[in-house]
Amino acid sequence: MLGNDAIWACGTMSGTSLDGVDAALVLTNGEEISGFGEVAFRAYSADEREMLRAELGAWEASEALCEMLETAHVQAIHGLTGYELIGFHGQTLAHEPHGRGTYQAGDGAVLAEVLNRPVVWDFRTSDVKLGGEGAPLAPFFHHACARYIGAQEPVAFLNLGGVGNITWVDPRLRNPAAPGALLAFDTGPANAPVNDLMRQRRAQTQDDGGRLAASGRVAEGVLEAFLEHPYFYRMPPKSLDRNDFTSLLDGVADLSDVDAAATLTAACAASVARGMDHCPVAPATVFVTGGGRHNATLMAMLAAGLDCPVRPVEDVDLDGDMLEAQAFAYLAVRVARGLPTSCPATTGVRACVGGGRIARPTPRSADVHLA
Ligand SMILES: Nc1ncnc2c1ncn2[C@@H]1O[C@H](COP(=O)(O)OP(=O)(O)OP(=O)(O)O)[C@@H](O)[C@H]1O
Ligand SMILES: CC(=O)N[C@H]1[C@@H]2OC[C@@H](O2)[C@@H](O)[C@@H]1O[C@H](C)C(=O)O
Repeated sequence: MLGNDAIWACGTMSGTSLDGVDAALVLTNGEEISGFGEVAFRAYSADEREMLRAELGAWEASEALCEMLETAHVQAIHGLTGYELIGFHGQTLAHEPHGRGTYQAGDGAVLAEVLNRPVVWDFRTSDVKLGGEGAPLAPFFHHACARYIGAQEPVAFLNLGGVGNITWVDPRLRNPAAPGALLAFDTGPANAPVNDLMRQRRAQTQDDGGRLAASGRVAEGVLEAFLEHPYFYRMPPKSLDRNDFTSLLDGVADLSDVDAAATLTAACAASVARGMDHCPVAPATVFVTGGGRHNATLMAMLAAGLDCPVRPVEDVDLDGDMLEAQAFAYLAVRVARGLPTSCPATTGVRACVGGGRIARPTPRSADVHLA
């Protein structure tokens, strides 16, 4: 087990939007963040993205997909130097915490061998086994971020990837597992429906800048029907699978491209606004991270729909493209130190749990010291 000193750890994330692998270094002892380091991004090719898409929902990835994922991760991490430990999230293919469980494809033991470093992986399974949602897991890291930026009152971190998730943090409580320090949950679909629309109708991967949505009209009836989904009546903690809201796309089938884009974008903003009702007190600021913060139409809808300031995390010198990868670097150090990575307020797990398995590389002959 590690001591109390901060070490450099490398975290990786391959998220629900299927755009590529993020990798980032964090200097931490698993409690405080001491600094952020190098970052890297390795995009998936169109063929690789199709391979991933074809196996969404699978409970066991094909060998070809695992190999592709592991290779892409090695390539993402390859240029980074000076780290001692890796946090490997893998690619979520299926997530049914109250059914069959949760599955992230990719084998940490392979990365450990190839990169010759210990790898913490399979972060979500033990949380689910103890009755938790297995997601979101970034909240303990968000708590450390709130303290790192010197927040003195409750704030929230809103991650807008394929799916949206929010963490409400009270940084005055030093222990993230203390009752009242955190509340976290997935807010609803974020960019995934707009991406799917753009792919189907325009052969594009995203609504760049939110420009298409900006010129459309929101179909209020579709929005109201969307907000009737039982997910919004569930109390947090709660989590989603990427494809839990596929009926949303059916709802906009008869709309023009611009109106459909506007309506799907508004659905993301409205689901966040619904989620804010669960916060114990209104946060002083909602800091937005993830690709959705690049969508000006979505950011404007959030600013109009929430009762508190909405700012990108760059305003407090954090990197909104890398926060999730950094989270898994931070969580890896927590696992290596035997600290919990989730608690009842973040995933609904019955007790604090340290998720994650550790794969160690086989000692190389040069590392073996003969007596
Ligand atoms: N310039 C942009 N304009 C509009 N949308 C953008 C822009 N850049 C990124 N996005 C959106 O953000 C998405 C990527 O976000 P991000 O990388 O945070 O997702 P992810 O980490 O894969 O997902 P998750 O957090 O759900 O696992 C893109 O697929 C796109 O929808
Ligand atoms: C099961 C799974 O992989 N969930 C992801 C997904 O992407 C966003 C949202 O849904 C969040 O719950 C989670 O990722 C982030 C990194 C988390 O665990 O905090």
